[in-house]
Amino acid sequence: MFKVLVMDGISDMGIQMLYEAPDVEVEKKNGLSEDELAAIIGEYDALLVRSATKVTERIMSAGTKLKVVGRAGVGVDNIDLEAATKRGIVVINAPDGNTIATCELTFAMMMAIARSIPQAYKKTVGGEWDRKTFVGVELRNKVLGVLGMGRIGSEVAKRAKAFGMQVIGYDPFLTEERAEKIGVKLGTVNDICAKADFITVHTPLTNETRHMISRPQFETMKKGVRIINCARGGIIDEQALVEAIDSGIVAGAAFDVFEQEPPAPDHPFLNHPKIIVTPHLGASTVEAQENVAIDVSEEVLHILREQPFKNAVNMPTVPANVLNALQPYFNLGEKLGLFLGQTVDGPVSEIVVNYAGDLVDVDTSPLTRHIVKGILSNQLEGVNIVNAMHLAKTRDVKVIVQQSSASPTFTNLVSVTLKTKQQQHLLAGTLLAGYGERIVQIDQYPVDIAPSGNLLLISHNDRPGIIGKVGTLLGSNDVNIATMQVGRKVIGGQAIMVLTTDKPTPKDVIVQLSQLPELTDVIELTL
Ligand SMILES: NC(=O)C1=CN([C@@H]2O[C@H](COP(=O)(O)OP(=O)(O)OC[C@H]3O[C@@H](n4cnc5c(N)ncnc54)[C@H](O)[C@@H]3O)[C@@H](O)[C@H]2O)C=CC1
Ligand SMILES: O=C(O)CCC(=O)C(=O)O
Repeated sequence: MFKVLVMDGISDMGIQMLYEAPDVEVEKKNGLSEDELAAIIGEYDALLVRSATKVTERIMSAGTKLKVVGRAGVGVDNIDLEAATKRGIVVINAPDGNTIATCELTFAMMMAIARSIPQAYKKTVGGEWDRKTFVGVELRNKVLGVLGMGRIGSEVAKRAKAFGMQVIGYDPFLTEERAEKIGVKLGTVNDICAKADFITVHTPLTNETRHMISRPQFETMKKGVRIINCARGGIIDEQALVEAIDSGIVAGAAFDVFEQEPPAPDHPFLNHPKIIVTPHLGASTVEAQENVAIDVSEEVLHILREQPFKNAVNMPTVPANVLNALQPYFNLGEKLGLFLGQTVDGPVSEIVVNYAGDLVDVDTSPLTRHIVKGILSNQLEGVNIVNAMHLAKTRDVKVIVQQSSASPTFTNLVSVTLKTKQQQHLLAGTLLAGYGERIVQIDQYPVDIAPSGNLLLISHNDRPGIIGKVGTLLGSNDVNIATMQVGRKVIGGQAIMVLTTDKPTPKDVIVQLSQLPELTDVIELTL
């Protein structure tokens, strides 16, 4: 039974599928301190949060059973991704569910500052009938600058067009073609500052975007510009904004997010007549909360049940067509890794993976993760496909991926060479139609082995009678041989024997085998 902890008031409707899952037990809690969460997180397999709960390094390390942290929303800045990756914890988000809600709040904010609605409301309910102070501006024919043209920025741009605005978009990933399709002009931050009547930001908060709008940008802005931030506090320099309003450059600002949330009671925005604020409500609609909770619950179930998943934030996204093409190879890749990892003693220094045949047409990096996971699992605990590449890097294991256009014998071929300071082994495997996964080469020897169960890998000199001696020794110790493969390059030269046995070979029998004079090496493998 998997235990899932749901925090931050995530929609009950949205997590219905978790309540209904027979293999899941759900607990809901709100407002736990870091100490309180750290004290209980060790019991749970999955943690679901919005933005209030900070999933810190401490929480991750206390979460000894934690397999997944689900963020019911877009931004994952409240989750320590590096700490998660190190521990092999998958972090997922729900990137699509709150796009419209946040876009609509942005528009509501834009219209509210264009017409000073909150300020006018406050006076009116206070008993004043002030029709002179609140003369607003129209949106029509105004220029809107959008910084960050992803999901939300693009939706804002679409709506702005419907209001008769001209839109200039800035985003390093926005191409001319896409800009044209959405009907926006491509511009730089400088263009936007110089031309825009309204500026809205829709980027994540990163080192690059922190204070991307600050004093130098305000100084070049058109007088009377209005600023909206429904993305993340810190993208716009709060102090510089207040100065720009007070000096008459900026006519008004609307903020849903703050550098520190909640803001301190004396925060300069809170009593400023030209700044309106909301308490991070971008995603707070019934629909968005249901959408993000559904999306994240679905993914959490996939991860707990070890089924394919998307939207992992600490792993590269794999498009569905690539995942479908690679899925059948994942087990083979892991088995090749497991096999090879058991053939060496010292620390692994290099892994060279070569993909041939059908596999050259796809991005094979997810398959490489499975191979590396298999190799490292022999030496390290807790390796999974999330942390495999990270663990390889932190242990100075070089992973080299190559492609050969064709395999002379097989339609697809995965060859892996594993190197330590002293040893080097090669293993190749394929997926054969009708036969499934096969190991087809060990070092220089062609073989045909199903990669599963208990195996004995024996190196020996090719002499008459050796197979009989090995068979007799195993038989007399009640180890039944299921299959046997012998590989050699030349008669009488070095050869290998691969046996599959119905049960593991006892240690003392391995010792007796190693003492047979014709055998040069005996390795027991479990796949
Ligand atoms: N107020 C709220 O409740 C909500 C806030 N958000 C915030 O809105 C942000 C945007 O959300 P989405 O549009 O869904 O994300 P997205 O990932 O679709 O779009 C973000 C865009 O920002 C662009 N970008 C990144 N660095 C940039 C830079 N230096 N300059 C210009 N553009 C840059 C990216 O290329 C991308 O196109 C999120 O990162 C999140 O922080 C999201 C949902 C709700
Ligand atoms: O969960 C929330 O309300 C915050 C939404 C948000 O900021 C996000 O999805 O990035």
